[in-house]
Amino acid sequence: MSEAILETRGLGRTFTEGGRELRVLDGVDTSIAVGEKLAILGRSGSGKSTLLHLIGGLDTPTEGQILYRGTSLHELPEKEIDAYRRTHVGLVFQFYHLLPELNAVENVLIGGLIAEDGRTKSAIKQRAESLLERVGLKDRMKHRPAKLSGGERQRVAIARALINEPDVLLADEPTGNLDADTGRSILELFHELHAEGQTMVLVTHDDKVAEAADRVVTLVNGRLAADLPPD
Ligand SMILES: Nc1ncnc2c1ncn2[C@@H]1O[C@H](COP(=O)(O)OP(=O)(O)OP(=O)(O)O)[C@@H](O)[C@H]1O
Repeated sequence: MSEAILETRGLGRTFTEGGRELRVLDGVDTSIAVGEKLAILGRSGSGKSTLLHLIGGLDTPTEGQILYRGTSLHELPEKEIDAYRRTHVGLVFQFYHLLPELNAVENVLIGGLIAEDGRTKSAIKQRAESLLERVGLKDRMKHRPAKLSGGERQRVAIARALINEPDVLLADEPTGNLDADTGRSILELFHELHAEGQTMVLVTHDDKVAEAADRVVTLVNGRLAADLPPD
């Protein structure tokens, strides 16, 4: 197995609501290797999104650690956690989360602009356009989300997630809002990106998404119950 890009050690997340504690994750240990396509399965409410948000730096664990290239993420200064969130991981959500007032290319390039990594706006725009071409949207670059189908919106969201060449692409139920055929085409796109070397973590309760992964882990009672070997 090649080097781990991300690891979780004893990762826990407890929510407190109305004076009651809900322990959603309780000692999650896993590691994601460079180039790997990991699927995290689990029933509704098992904590999949919570785990992905933690790995993506959108939330803070109540216990344990997330190691990015061996460094404990939440021991870094907030500024570096921000940089991690903006550039080292790319996030794709079930409901796309595109900005409605921006067209496709603007939605993609905005993530490049906030990275503030020294690239010129025209270089970022060029990359945004080539990513949209890559995901099959060459003729839809100037369309706003309202003028795009669900599958097209998800392609824009995937292009946006890739604008800063993230080490890891994190997707939360990426086909959950799509019909079966469109979902398949999005899975095919993930498959191609993975074949091109993209490391990715897909969270899903859809077995079809999991089937195409290198490795499948299942969240049960706040823990990763099993590491299932690929077929
Ligand atoms: N911010 C929060 N405050 C309180 N409880 C929360 C919060 N976020 C999530 N939860 C609870 O944590 C549990 C796990 O939620 P999570 O969204 O991670 O599950 P999931 O496996 O992704 O579910 P689904 O497949 O339905 O999206 C749920 O019981 C949820 O209500």
